[in-house]
Amino acid sequence: MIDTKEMTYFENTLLSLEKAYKRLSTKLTDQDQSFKDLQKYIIDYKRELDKFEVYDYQQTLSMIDKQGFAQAVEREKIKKLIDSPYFGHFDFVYDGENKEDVESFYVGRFGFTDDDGKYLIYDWRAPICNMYYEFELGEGYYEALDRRFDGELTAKRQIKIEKSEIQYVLDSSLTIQDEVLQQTLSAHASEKLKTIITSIQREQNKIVRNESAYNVVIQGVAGSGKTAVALHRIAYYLYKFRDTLRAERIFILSPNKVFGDYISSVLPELGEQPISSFTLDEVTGNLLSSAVTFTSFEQETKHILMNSKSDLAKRAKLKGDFWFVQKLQAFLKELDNRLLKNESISIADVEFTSDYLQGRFKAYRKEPVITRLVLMVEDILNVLKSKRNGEGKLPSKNEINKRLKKRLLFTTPLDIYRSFMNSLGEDLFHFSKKHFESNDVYPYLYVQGYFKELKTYELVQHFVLDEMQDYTPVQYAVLAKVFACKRTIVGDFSQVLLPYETISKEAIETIFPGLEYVELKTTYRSSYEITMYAKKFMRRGDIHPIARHGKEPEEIFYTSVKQMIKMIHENLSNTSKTTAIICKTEQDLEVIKQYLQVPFHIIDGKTEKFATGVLLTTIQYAKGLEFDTVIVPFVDEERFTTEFERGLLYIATTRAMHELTVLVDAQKPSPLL
Ligand SMILES: Nc1ncnc2c1ncn2[C@@H]1O[C@H](COP(=O)(O)OP(=O)(O)OP(=O)(O)O)[C@@H](O)[C@H]1O
Repeated sequence: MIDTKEMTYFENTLLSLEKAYKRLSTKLTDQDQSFKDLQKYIIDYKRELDKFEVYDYQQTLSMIDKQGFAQAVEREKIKKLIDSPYFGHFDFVYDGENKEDVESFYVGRFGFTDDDGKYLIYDWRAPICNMYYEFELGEGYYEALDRRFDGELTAKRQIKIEKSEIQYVLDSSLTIQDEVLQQTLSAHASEKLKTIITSIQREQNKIVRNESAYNVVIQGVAGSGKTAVALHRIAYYLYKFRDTLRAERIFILSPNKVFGDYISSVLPELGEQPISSFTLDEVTGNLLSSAVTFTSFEQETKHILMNSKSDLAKRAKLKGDFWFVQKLQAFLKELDNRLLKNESISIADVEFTSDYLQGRFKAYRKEPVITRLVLMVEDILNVLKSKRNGEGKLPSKNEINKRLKKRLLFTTPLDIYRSFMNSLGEDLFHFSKKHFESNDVYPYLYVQGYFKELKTYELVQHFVLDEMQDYTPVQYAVLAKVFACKRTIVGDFSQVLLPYETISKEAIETIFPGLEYVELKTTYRSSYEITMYAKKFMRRGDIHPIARHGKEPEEIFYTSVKQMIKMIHENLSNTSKTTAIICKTEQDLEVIKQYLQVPFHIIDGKTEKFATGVLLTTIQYAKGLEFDTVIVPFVDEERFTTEFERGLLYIATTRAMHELTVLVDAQKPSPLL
């Protein structure tokens, strides 16, 4: 039974929303007509109008167009609010006021005020709404306009409204846990990651609203909402800093295209502009000169996953180690002492001693080598000017620069990189026909940044990186230079895709000094049973399940590939939901693909859109995604034995929301089970 006060508020809000919708629609129709009339007028009187008049009219057209666009966006938001105006309600009494002066606040996807300017709905990101996510009944406070407002929360309710009808109102004396969360989590997998504003949990809310940290690193177990939190944090920032932050200046680095598509609708759902996401290979293509080519990071990862003992895997492992970037940094630091040869130069009859030149070269050590030379040219010219008292012709900047360059021990970043690799004493650098292996690209770019400028993404205001555990320290060292802005970095050290340690907490803290490191330990994706099963594959840390119960995961034994394929089909016939068959490698995928007799989609490097239904994929591409049901085939001794392979099983099994089947080779079962 919904109380009358709640019902009256709802009806009044709905009326106000509908009124606002009608008003905006009328305005838009009128504007549309004015636009067309003016356009027609310009065409009809083209010959009589002078160019200034045409210019003025065009300006007016563009203004009407812009206003129309803003109003159409506003109307779209109101339409969404009419469907579901708010999801939360709380009552608050400010300290020093009487209980009768209690004020009610309604929390919704967007804010809305009535004709008198009264807030009927508060945007979930408004400062006051922090209390909805943060506090239980009792004392509470919020901060706004640099002030803190204390008081008491006397009521808190969760309200579900769909298609302009109240479904239920729940008094919650606890946090926003329970019912709403349970309901949300029991839903089926969808093609896109959904917003979680109705049930953001306290520890997630803290990250979303954290404004102080320049670099935030979120380490969260599988399914803890890291990606969702990172995107809601962006939505929060776009709201809070709307005068200075622009959606097109936010950069998301995502593991692959399909993941980018999967997360693409969260921000538009929250009323913000979509944000493009890019893969590391796209960034590399932009940073590296077009005169060279490179093996993509994605291809190399695929190769290493299939051949973890290959020489290429060994080279990549070495360069993925924190030790490697430290060694490279030390090499470059030491190179500063010898890169400029110890020779004096005589320019326009003035002698510049080796000590002087070395001193200047080192004074500018924070700059790339090429910039240092430019600055030294200025110094040299100043000395020449003072010594020559303005008499005689001075050499040009270009000439002096050339003479300095001739004294460099290495004249290209490639020579420096080659020399560094030689110093390691092994055959670790494979560069032929101007082609880099992926494992050399970022070390090389690091050296390039030392020698000459690196391209930077100066316009980017906020950098978001997902799946942090898949990038190496040297990649981070370059990305830190290239994206010198606020950063939100999320991932899970237990979900490493490569068969060696890439980034560690220690390394990331060294590369991004002063970062704020937060951990999320509760998983929301998988049922209690699946989480408890997947826990045994976790390589470090702990994972807390949510109390949503479901079917026990099944380990089914097969004696032949034929039988295994039959089992897959049996599983598929039992479900109409989104089911992913997640293979370890592409070779396994190819085997299953041959025999699969139901319609299915493949998710691989070429996939641009995430689909539902039966999906066939590999662990590499299933990362970050979720499915109602997961089938993990070929779980045998050959494929899943090492600690690294344990981690792969953790990634695969934690993709499942409701059901999980692990197909085990009866003759040689994986010892990890
Ligand atoms: N507070 C919440 N309320 C409702 N659903 C939530 C909440 N937090 C997370 N979820 C849901 O949990 C699922 C996992 O979220 P998400 O993909 O962001 O997790 P993740 O930590 O990035 O996972 P992984 O590392 O395994 O890829 C999603 O379906 C998301 O909507």
